[in-house]
Amino acid sequence: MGTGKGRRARKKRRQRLKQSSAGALSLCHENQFVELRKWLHERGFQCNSLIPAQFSDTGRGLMTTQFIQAGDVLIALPERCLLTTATVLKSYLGEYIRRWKPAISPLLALCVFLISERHLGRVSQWKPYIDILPRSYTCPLYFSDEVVGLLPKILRKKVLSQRNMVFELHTCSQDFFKSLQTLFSHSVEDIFTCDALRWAWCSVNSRTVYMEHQQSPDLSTDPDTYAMAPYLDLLNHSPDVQVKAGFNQVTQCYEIQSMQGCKRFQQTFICYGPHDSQRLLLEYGFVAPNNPHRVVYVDPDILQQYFSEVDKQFAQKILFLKERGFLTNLTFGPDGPSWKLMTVLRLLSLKPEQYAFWKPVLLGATVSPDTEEQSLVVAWLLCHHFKQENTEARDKLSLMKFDWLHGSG
Ligand SMILES: C[S@@+](CC[C@H](N)C(=O)[O-])C[C@H]1O[C@@H](n2cnc3c(N)ncnc32)[C@H](O)[C@@H]1O
Repeated sequence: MGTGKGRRARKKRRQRLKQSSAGALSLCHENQFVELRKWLHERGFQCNSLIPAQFSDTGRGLMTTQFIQAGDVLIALPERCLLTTATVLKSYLGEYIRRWKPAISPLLALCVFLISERHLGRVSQWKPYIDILPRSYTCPLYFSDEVVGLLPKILRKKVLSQRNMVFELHTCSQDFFKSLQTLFSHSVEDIFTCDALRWAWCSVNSRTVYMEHQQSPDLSTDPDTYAMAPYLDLLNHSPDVQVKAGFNQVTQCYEIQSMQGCKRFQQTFICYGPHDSQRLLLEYGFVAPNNPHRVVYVDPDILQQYFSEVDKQFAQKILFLKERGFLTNLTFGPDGPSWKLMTVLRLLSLKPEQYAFWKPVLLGATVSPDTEEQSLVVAWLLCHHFKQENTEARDKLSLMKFDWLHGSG
């Protein structure tokens, strides 16, 4: 048996890391990660138990090189490695931000810094980090109109409003961008483009960790809770892992502690929150298989087609439900229709003479076998409708994908 110290043992270990049991390919030796780790090391970060790797199912992430016990700190990133609004205010942008009235938001400050550092390229002090940020994102902000048109109505509305928000932010920030012109030899119009802001916004939105900061008088009163955490932000999401995360005032590090532990040569995950699939797609650009929080949202507008023709009280019932907050978040989950959805369907199934039951139904009363049956039938029809809508959208997407791949799209 070898001692594990010879050349052969080292070669074997490298091979094992390159092609781990999880089917992952180590990215440790890629130049951009060598540079990033060197840069982080200079700032006091040491982490040998997690290395960057490419996974067949989730893409780039972090893999363990040793067994992690439950309760172990997975990663501890010193404050000097974090990119927060304090970093931005201390930088060459600080005096421009302080001078600007009305004060810009913490989010815009981070976005401007990212865009500016990306533009600085080789002379950027944050180059090793900027280099590992994705060049574009799979979030719906990057979807074409055609693809957005295939999304379920509720999600489509959210995507369009997100798009609008980023567009508005870009439009409203034009004068501030112009105020930065003296910092650049290129025109700021060509640097702070809408596309650049979309990239920076997605970088902040999908990669920051939650960290409360003292509100700066130089920024607007929007919550300042973002921290970009290089390397740590390579951790992918899994809905079933439990971690404790936060800034440790004693060690002055942002730490993630594993609650369940992790085997050697496995991908390490964290949980971004109990998000349903729409939220994951909207904010992070992916959906997790077997997500226990997955739901299908029911747009209340659709209910009309299952009731209104026969029910003269339909509009009144809808108003009654709306006023009591029963028309938001109607969902089908892994276990079927939610209690709220069934309550709505029950109420809409009541006959005109059952007016006295409107309030008891909202409190959970079942009225008659007929009402129960009618509401279950509608639930089934709704389910069928969503399945069909989903299949049609997927078929159209497959066709579009085929066209793109074969150059006719
Ligand atoms: C904080 S980053 C994690 C690292 C990222 N994979 C990378 O290559 O830089 C968040 C992004 O990772 C991807 N991601 C995270 N968890 C995932 C998962 N379970 N499956 C697929 N992609 C995931 C999504 O693109 C998400 O926006």
